[in-house]
Amino acid sequence: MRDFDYLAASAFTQGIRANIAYPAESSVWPPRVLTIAGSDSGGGAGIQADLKTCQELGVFGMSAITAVTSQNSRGVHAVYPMPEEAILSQMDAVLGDIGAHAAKTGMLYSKDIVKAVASKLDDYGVRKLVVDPVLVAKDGSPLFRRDAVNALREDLLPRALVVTPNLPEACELLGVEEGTIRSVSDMMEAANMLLRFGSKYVLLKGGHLEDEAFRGLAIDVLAGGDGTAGMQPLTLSGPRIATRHTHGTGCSTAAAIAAYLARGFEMEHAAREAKCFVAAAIARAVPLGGGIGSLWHAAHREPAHGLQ
Ligand SMILES: Nc1ncnc2c1ncn2[C@@H]1O[C@H](COP(=O)(O)OP(=O)(O)O)[C@@H](O)[C@H]1O
Ligand SMILES: Cc1ncc(COP(=O)(O)O)c(N)n1
Repeated sequence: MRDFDYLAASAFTQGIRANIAYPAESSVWPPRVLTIAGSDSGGGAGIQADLKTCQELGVFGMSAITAVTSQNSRGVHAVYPMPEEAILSQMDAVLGDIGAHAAKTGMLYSKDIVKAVASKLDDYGVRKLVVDPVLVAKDGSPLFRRDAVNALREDLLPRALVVTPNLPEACELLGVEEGTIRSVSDMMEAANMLLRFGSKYVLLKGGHLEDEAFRGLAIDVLAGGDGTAGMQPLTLSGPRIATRHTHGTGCSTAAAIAAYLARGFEMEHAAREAKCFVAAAIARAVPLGGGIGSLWHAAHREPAHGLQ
C-alpha cells in the first residue's frame, strides 16, 4: 500500500468524488463556519489555516479576528490584540446576517476577550462550537495572557460541543505541571478529567506525545458524548510523519472538525475525517522559511495521494 492510500477510503474524499448533493435551501447550503481566532501573518496557523481548511472541505469560511500576530516560521514577533468591541462587531456582522452552522475559536488572548466571545455566541445560540484552547505557538511563544485560562475553563468550555487541547494545553487547563501526560492511558484519564469543565466532548491531541509503546503513531483521544463521561474514550490513530514542519496542525484540526460538523457529520466521524485531512496536509507540509514550515492544505486532493 502506498503511503496515505488509506486516505482515499475516507468518506469525505468519496463524497467529493461523488459530488455530494447538498440541499438547495440557502439556509442549509453552503454550510458555513465562523472562525474566531488570531491572524498569523505567515499564513500557516490561525485564521489563515482555518479559512484554507474550510475552503478545502467544501464549506464557506468566515472570520472574526481577535488579534493580529506578526509571525513567521521562526516564531511570533508581536501580538496586537483587537479591542473587544471590534471582535463583537465582526461576530454581529456575520451571525446577524449570514449565519453559521458551526463556529470555531482559536487564539482568544485575554480573559475579557474570552468572556465577550462566549456571551456573544450565547446571544446567537451557536450550538456546534469547537473550542481550540490555543495557548502557545509551536516555537513556545505565548499567545495568551494568564488570566485567559480560568475564563476558558469557566466561560467557554461549558458552551463547547468539543474542546481540542494539545498535551501542554490540557496540562494548563487541568492545572498540572507540563509533561504530566506521558502515555496513551494518561491521555485517556486526562480527557475524562477535562470533560468535567462541561464540554460535551474532549479531543485530546497527541502530537506532542512521546510514548515509546506507540512510536511511529500519532494518537488522539476522543472522550465524551451522550452519557459516556467516565467511560473508556476512543483512540484515533494514524502514522506519525517524520517532519518538523507542523505549523498549523492544531488550528487545521479544529477547523476541519468544525467544517465537518457544519456539513452534518457526527462528532466521531468529524474527528476521524479531520485527522485524515490533517495527516495528508502534514505529509505534504511546505518547508517555507528557516524554522517550522506549514501544512499544505490542498494535499488531500493531490494525485500522489490517489485521491483524484
Ligand atoms: N508528525 C505528525 N504526524 C502525523 N500526525 C501528527 C503529527 N503531529 C501532529 N499530528 C496530528 O495533528 C493533530 C494536531 O496535533 P498536535 O500537534 O498535538 O496539536 P497542536 O498543533 O495544537 O500542538 C493531531 O491529530 C495529531 O495527532
Ligand atoms: C494566530 C495563531 N493562532 C494559533 C497558533 C497555534 O498554531 P498551531 O496550530 O501550530 O498550534 C498560532 N501559531 N498563531
